Amino acid sequence: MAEPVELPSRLAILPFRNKVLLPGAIVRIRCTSPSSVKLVEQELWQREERGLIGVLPVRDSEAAAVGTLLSQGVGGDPGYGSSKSPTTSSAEQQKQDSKNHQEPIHWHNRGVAARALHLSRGVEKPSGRVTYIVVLEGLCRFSVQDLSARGTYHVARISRLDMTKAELEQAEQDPDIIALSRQFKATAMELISVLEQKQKTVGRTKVLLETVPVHRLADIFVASFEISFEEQLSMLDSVDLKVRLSKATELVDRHLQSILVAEKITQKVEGQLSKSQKEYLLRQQMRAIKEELGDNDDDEDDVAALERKMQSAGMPPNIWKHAQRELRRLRKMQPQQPGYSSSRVYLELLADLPWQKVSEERELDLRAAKESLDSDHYGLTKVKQRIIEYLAVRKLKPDARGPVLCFVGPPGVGKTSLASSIASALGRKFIRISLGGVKDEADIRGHRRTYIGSMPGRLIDGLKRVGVCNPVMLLDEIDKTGSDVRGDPASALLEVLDPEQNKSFNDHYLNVPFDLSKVIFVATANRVQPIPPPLLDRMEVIELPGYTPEEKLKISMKHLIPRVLDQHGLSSEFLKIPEGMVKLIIQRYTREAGVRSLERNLAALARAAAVRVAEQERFSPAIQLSKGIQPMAASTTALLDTRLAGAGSGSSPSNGEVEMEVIPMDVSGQEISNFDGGSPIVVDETMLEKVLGPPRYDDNEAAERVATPGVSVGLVWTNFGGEVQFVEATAMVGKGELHLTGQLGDVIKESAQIALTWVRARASELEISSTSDKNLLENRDIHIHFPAGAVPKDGPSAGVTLVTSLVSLFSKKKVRADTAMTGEMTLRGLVLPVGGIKDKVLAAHRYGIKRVILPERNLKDLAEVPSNILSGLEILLVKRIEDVLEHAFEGGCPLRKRSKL
Ligand SMILES: Nc1ncnc2c1ncn2[C@@H]1O[C@H](COP(=O)(O)OP(=O)(O)OP(=O)(O)O)[C@@H](O)[C@H]1O
Repeated sequence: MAEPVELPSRLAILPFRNKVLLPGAIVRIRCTSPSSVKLVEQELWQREERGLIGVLPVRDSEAAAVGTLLSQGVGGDPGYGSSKSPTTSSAEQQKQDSKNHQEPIHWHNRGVAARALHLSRGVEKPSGRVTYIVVLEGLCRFSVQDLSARGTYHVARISRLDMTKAELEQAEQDPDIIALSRQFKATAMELISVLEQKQKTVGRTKVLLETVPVHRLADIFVASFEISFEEQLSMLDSVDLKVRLSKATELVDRHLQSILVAEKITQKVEGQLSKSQKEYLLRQQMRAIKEELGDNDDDEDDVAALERKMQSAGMPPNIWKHAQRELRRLRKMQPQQPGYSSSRVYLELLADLPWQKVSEERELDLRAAKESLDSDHYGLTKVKQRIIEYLAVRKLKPDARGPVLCFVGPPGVGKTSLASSIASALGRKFIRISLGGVKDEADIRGHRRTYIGSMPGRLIDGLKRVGVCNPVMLLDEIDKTGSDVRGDPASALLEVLDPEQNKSFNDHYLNVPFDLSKVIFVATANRVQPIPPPLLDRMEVIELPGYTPEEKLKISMKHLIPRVLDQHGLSSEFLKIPEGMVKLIIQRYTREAGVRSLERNLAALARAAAVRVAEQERFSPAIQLSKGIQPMAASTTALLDTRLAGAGSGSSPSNGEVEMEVIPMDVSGQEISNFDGGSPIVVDETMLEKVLGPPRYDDNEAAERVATPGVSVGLVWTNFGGEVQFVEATAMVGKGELHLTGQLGDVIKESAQIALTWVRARASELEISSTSDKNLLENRDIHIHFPAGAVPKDGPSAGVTLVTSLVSLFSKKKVRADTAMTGEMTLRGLVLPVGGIKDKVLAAHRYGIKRVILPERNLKDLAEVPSNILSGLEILLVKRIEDVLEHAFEGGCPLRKRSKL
């Protein structure tokens, strides 16, 4: 940095319009105006040794507040402004001045002496004008004594303002100046470090701070700031070192603060920008990948569509809030993010659930409802009556909290179809929720969303599927729920069926309450016993016992056959199933309480006929016209039989049909044919056997089963209704233990133990021929087996049957094949009443049993058994086990009378 320079007493003046050159600052200017060009030419360019010039700020009135950059960049032509000086003598110049600047120019009385560091002359224009580029360095302040013109530019008489070297050295000892210098340097240092973080090029400035005297530094720093002209002037006027230092410190500090604030704002803006830019970039990339994959669906649109769907779902306000929160979360996620799809599936569920949507309940017409129930279901008078009562109450008080109807009965007796009839009578939608085998509470209530693969429970899922919040919901097989470590589904069902609680049913997955109070619940069960008492308490049990063969026949003729024909695209003009054949199906092919298996057999016949009709249609389109043809007379059946036999044995049929005949095969691979394309197929015994196979049941079964001693015939109640149960007992070498096999529950095992104890206790009364047989009774293991497949059996009603089979085993007497029995027994031989009498009697009837032994106290239950069934049976009512034995054996009780002993 230059040492304090010697100043001449006069300096040519270059005016700086609204700008200040401070000592230490370097500025590059372009001189274009004639006056400044002249000045440069004469004072700098033509001199061998480049001299000094004075730079003097001038201002025009309105530019007082405008700040200008002095230290960087190329300045304008300040000399141009000087040419407008009122002191200029040139007429042309005056003209120009008056044209461009009407106002007077204010010369500042202090300026800075400057030296040219670099000079360059521009190319001369055709008009003869030249320009100069000058790089000037400010050296020291001066004050103007007076100003006079030298040709086109001004010259000033000046006096130096800055201190000399000696003065400076002295001033530097001043404690105030030392303190001020320190403060200035500290602020400047701070500024440099801030700048350093932004740009790495401030290293040189740091060096300046260490090498340049502080009075120069003050000017250099301030010259580099963008400050107003006024502030620049006041800095120029700060001749006193203390004033200059404190002013410079203030300006540096202000600059530092403004940088810091700007930095903060920039950081904030940058942060936002970079985040949104990042997101934008990622989205662009995603879109590109999707396009590449041909997967163009736009997730953003998807989410918007989802929101629209949610808006129209009619959620209650609190749930809508919850949904919106979840939606906001989804919006912040990327589709690839874990949790995105589960959150989406959840929101889809919220949008799909029928929060408000109801199926419009039509005005209930009880007569029409009764007619529809009658037309859909044969018999079941009491049940239908109860349903009508139920509907009548609903009609009078639609929001009445009526009981939950629970239809209990064996499979295939019409429980499900009755429930769906209720729905159609009310004009509501119907949904069936199967509860069979549900052991986990989560099946009813759903899993919490924290579990992987969590789902809503069956009820919420059902409501989503049905799409209305007021359906008739059938809780099917409510007796088949069980509890284990995973909770108790029955307790969840309690909440569902309780009108007080189901207003805000809480599904764990859904996690917000759902109002189930508009749902009409109907339940079905095969048995009442397994239903937990609290649950049973909330339901009204309506029993549907099994059907008699006559009822089954009527159901078949009126309902099943028309339905089955319709399901197979047939009508009575193509297939006829006479009553006699239906009876045979009931007797020989089914032994159920309901009509499901009967329906299946009828469907098998319809299938076989459908194949035949379809084939005929192929070969003879005229078949459509055959609908008016009279049904085949019964007398023609024999003829058809012959044809069938002929087709089966491979011989040619007599009517020459052989060329176009396609012989359909039924399920068992049997051929059928008695259809000539003109008359309906009439089912006969042959067709029955060909389609359904040989008869599955016959009336001789009981006789065959009880052909050896040790077998008795019992009547039991299973999930499939009443059943005839053969109990087999045998003895073998052992330690007197009891073995039981078959699908048995605990109660039946206890009954067997009681029966054996009773028989052993009366060993001496038994009519046993030899002592070895007596030993048999005492020392041998006894094995009792309950055949009949996988049908689970429980309950105490096998007591008398067990005793009978054991007595038969030890007395070697066979029981009567035409007699079946039921009843619980005490250890002392009393016979106690049992349940399900109607079903059991019906089962006996199905099996062709002629005599039924029942506990005396079950007499009243016989009132439920249809009279036509009762009239064909001999009912024997007993009080004690001895009475059972009396009736069960051919030649009377095998026990010796006590009196005989
Ligand atoms: N009384 C009846 N009148 C007319 N059709 C009947 C009657 N009873 C049962 N059905 C018919 O028998 C078939 C079986 O009935 P459904 O499915 O309702 O039995 P379910 O008792 O519900 O059996 P599950 O306990 O196995 O569910 C249905 O096609 C039904 O229409």
